[in-house]
Amino acid sequence: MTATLTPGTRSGGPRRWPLLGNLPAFARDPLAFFESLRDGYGDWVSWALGPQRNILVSRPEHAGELLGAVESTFRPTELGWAFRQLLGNGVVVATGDDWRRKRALVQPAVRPRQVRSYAATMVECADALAGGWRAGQRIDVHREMAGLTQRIAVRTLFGSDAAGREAPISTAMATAQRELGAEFRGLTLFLPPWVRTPGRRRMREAVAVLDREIEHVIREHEAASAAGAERDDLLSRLLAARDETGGPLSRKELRDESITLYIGGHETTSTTLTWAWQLLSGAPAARARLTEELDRVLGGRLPAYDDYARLPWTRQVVKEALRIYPPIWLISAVATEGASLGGRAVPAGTSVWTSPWSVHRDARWFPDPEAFRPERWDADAPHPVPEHAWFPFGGGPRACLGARFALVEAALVLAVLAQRFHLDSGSDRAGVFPGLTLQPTGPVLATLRAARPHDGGAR
Ligand code: HEM
Repeated sequence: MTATLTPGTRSGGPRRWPLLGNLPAFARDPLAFFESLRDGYGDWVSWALGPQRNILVSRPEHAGELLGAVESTFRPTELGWAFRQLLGNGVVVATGDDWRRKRALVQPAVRPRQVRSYAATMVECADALAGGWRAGQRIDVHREMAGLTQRIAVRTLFGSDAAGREAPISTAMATAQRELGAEFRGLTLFLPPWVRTPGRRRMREAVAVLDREIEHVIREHEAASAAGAERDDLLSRLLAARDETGGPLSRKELRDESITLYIGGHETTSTTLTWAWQLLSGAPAARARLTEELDRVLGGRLPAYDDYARLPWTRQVVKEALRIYPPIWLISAVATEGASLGGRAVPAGTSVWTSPWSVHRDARWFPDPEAFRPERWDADAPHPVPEHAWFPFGGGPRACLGARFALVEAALVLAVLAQRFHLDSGSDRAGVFPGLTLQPTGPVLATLRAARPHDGGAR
């Protein structure tokens, strides 16, 4: 392209292409683009995506203020065709009063007290996975973690007796999630709903399977509930939920929220685990401290929910993995009339973006930011982390509903597997691909080594 670049706005920013703005650099490598904006132009940068005016904020307090103002002076960024097709009008897609009602109905199902009852399923699934592993075996860590979190998602959502429906549900969810990611990063995001593409056809087919399967599971749950059976899966809690007028979620709403919880929780948690294993593989001292903690606290038994509080180092490993590889690497919201941020007015219609990736990798808040150091999170660490500098779960009124669920799942899965195996990636390191979540660019290969060399991974 030979078109002349025009300077950024008066508040400073990168030069823009006519019509495209900064789309080429953003599309090529959004992670590097955000870091270059922060390093080259400061904490408040104007840039453009085609005709759309954007601001990137990189200070933790601005990120916190932005997230806190969503649903008041900012509104959530509109999600495209694929999101609405798959998630319907579930809590991630809904806005305003509709969102408030749904959030209030879904929240009780993922409270810490409820997460306690899902912990046994998490541990059981991880234990079954470890039972099939052998020392010396070569595995694709990402694939293993995706399979494991899929099983956990289906069983915690629909109950252990839904295991028979796991295959069609998981396959359709995986297809839908892939197409969602492709639409999110591709030009299809800007296509009107009536345009048909092969990806959209695959999405429609996957959604049809999900609608059929979930309808069946909901009917089974309704029948069990009518017969007075007590169940403690997520869907049963959603079925029992009542809004302030005493009304339940409709069948369509139950379908939307079930898919939302699955999509919101599965890939985010599986990639967190994948990255945690890769980081641990390159950090023998952190790994040794993990093995020591697990041996001391668990003494070879399986963990339970209450152990989550007793395993601070395991929790810090998860927290540090989420810092270096935040699965949701980008959050944005659109200014409504009268919006301001950091004391500056933001014109209505402007999209304000913040990136957990670039804030988490900023040396001002995290010295030597690319180093994996779970000890940063020690209570007496020398560099306290500023508020909002770590925000993998977003913040404010639309903060992640499943944060507790995800943190407990990641820690318990690590605790079960790391007691028995060390996942040795050698010198291989997967690169990052910023899709819908922060994915590895390819397989993450590792050789299984017994955590205690004399027992071959047995428990
Ligand atoms: C490590 C795992 C996870 C990460 C990093 C993560 C991250 C996030 C983030 C950043 C948001 C806010 C997005 C925004 O403001 O635009 C969010 C929202 C949400 N997450 Fe998670 N999430 C994780 C796991 C889960 C799990 C396990 C569930 C369900 C069990 C879940 C359910 C949701 C829901 C329902 C919302 C929408 C909340 C609303 O809009 O009111 N997430 N998540």
